[in-house]
Amino acid sequence: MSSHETRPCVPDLKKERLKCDFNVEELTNLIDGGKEKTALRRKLRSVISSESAYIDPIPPEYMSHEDQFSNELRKTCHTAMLMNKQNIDIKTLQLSKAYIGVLKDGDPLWVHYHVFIPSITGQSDPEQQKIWMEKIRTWKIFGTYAQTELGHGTFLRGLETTATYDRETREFILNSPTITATKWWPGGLGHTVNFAAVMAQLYVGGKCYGPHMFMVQLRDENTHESLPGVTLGEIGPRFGLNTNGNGFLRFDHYRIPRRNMLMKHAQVLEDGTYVKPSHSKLSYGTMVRVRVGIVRDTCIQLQQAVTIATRYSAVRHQSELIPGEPEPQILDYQTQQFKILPQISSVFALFFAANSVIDAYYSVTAQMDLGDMSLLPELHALSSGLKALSASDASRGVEICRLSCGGHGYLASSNFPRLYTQTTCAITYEGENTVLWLQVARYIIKSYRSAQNGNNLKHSVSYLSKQPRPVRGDLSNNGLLEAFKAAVFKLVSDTEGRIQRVCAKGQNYHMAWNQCSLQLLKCAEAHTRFYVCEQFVRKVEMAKGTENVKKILKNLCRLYLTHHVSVNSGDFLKSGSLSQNDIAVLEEEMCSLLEVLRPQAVSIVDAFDFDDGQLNSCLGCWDGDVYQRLYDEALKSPLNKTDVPEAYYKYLRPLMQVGLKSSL
Ligand SMILES: CCCCCCC/C=C/C(=O)SCCNC(=O)CCNC(=O)[C@H](O)C(C)(C)COP(=O)(O)OP(=O)(O)OC[C@H]1O[C@@H](n2cnc3c(N)ncnc32)[C@H](O)[C@@H]1OP(=O)(O)O
Ligand SMILES: Cc1cc2nc3c(=O)[nH]c(=O)nc-3n(C[C@H](O)[C@H](O)[C@H](O)COP(=O)(O)OP(=O)(O)OC[C@H]3O[C@@H](n4cnc5c(N)ncnc54)[C@H](O)[C@@H]3O)c2cc1C
Repeated sequence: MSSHETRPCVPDLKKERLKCDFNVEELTNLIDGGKEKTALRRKLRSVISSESAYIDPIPPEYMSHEDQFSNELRKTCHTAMLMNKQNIDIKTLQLSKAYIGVLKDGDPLWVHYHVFIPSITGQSDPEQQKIWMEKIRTWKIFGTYAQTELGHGTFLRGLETTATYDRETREFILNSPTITATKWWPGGLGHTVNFAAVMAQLYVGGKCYGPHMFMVQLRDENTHESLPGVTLGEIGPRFGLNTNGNGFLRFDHYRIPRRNMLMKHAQVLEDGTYVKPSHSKLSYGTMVRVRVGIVRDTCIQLQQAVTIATRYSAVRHQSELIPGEPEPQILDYQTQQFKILPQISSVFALFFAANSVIDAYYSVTAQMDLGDMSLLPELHALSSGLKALSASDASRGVEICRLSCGGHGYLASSNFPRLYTQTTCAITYEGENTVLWLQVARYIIKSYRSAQNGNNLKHSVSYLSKQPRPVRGDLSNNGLLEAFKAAVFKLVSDTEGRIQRVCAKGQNYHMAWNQCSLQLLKCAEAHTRFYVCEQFVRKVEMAKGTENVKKILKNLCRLYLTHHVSVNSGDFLKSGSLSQNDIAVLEEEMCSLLEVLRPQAVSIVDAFDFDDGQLNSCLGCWDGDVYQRLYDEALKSPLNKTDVPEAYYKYLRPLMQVGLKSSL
């Protein structure tokens, strides 16, 4: 039973928590990765919670753009000081979930910690690392990752910023030849960082060697003024993440030393000799790493959204389920359960997928450090697919959770607007989703063809070697995984067939690819969905713990499988892997799972273990006192400071005094 039960809450939530038939703490430990990690997270959280510096002077939505930025910069710098004082590694804090809720709408140093530093550690040689990491550790250097340009985001090979080697002075000259070459978007670039890892086209002796990364000082280390030859600024308000300090940057023949090229993989020697990397895409390594991290981040964002939606659905009463009876909790409506419970199952699916891709990342990079690049294409496809799937599932999930809260979900004080803008941007950054799906498709089609030519395939695509033959009527988890394989196989073989047919009609391959790209997207998503389902099934099979926690996991896993079969039923029917009757049976099972899981819903989201400060939502508080909170929050509006606002005297009263001359 939940250890939280004794804390006061409204009767509806108390009733829900009393229904709990599993050990909430055990589930919390599982999500944290063990008891010790839960303890560490809570310890960090208690350090954070007791800091008055994290209290916003007024709700940030009422602050100006400039004040919002300044307020968050104040908090993020305070964190660095605090962690330093407490001797805690800041990464430990950020990876532990304890930090959630401190920064409200972005973090001017997020890209520094999570993109810039990994670029230095992953792309520079040991000597460079030693110099730069020392300055990073002592807070002399704060940096960003400056890749995207006004005219070029997705297509890296099309970047316009140039880094031309001057053999005489042994320097690179960085230049932004056109307006479209302006770096645009890098987080913290506006006014926070003083350095950047800049992606630019390398030119040596008149020859272009493609995009490479350079360490570039942008601002004076003492005055913070931008250096001559560098033009910097902020790109203005955004859909969300308004305190990230996203900026622009232009170079005017700006010189940097030769050794400021990040030289772990490729080098330019003093005499201008170019030493190529052992794999042409190693300079894209930071993106692979960040994509892997996004799976976990979006999973946590969905956890927050579904916690709010579930608690609110237990507190909110509406309409009549049975005529004449009291208004039921909206969570009792099957349609409401269908909005919320699949999102809870999605959290667990993304959680297990995130863990598996993180493991894959570390094992593949360890092999790459030994010189074996053979697994990089598979890792690129896996990380691209999971980034795209997690970002789109979580964004859709957050929006469904918002809609499930009716009108109140539209209030800023529900925290859904921020959760949504923080999640949906992951569809765009680190590789726009469509573009990444097409990268996955490229890998799948290549693998399929390779198998047709009798070659062995890598583990994650090995099922594309030969037509899977699922056992008819086997609707067990393993049976459904076989059906998934068969459905993906059919999609892939049909798509490849179509590409070949278009080519046979005389179309060139690239145009044929474009003409089949809707189908290619389906292949990529179906393949990645299969991977997520398989991980879910295997991780639940292996899960240790009490029977009741295992039962929750099994039911959530089953809900995930049946839901995704139902959503994609056409693919299963077309491949013949499931019959219409199978689909009907599975859809009925999905409905009964909603009923089975409904009584445990509040306790499952309690296990995500967010405190009220983290959820920052009137609708999602532990005690469920939503109406009082909504009312109190509304009173904070500056418009409520006076009964009659200034604007009345300026605009409305003069209008009322003139009166309407024409008839309506
Ligand atoms: C508080 C919250 C804060 C939020 C902060 C957010 C921070 C965000 C930061 C950013 O967004 S940084 C900028 C990120 N930008 C991107 O991700 C750009 C996306 N574009 C690309 O990655 C590439 O341009 C491309 C789309 C992958 C295409 O690259 P390219 O044109 O060079 O390759 P192709 O010709 O398509 O393929 C060639 C070959 O290379 C393989 N490949 C591509 N990428 C990789 C990789 N990363 N690793 C390994 N291999 C890669 C590709 O699969 C092809 O292989 P083959 O099929 O030829 O074998
Ligand atoms: C919040 C946020 C933070 C960011 N932070 C950083 C940062 O720190 N550093 C940095 O360098 N960048 C950053 N970016 C930029 C980000 O990486 C790019 O926006 C992203 O890579 C997409 O590129 P784009 O904007 O040029 O989109 P585009 O590539 O122009 O995409 C526009 C449309 O074209 C489609 N499209 C493009 N190419 C193809 C194709 N080959 N096939 C089919 N369709 C295609 C896309 O699917 C999309 O629908 C950030 C962006 C955001 C939103």
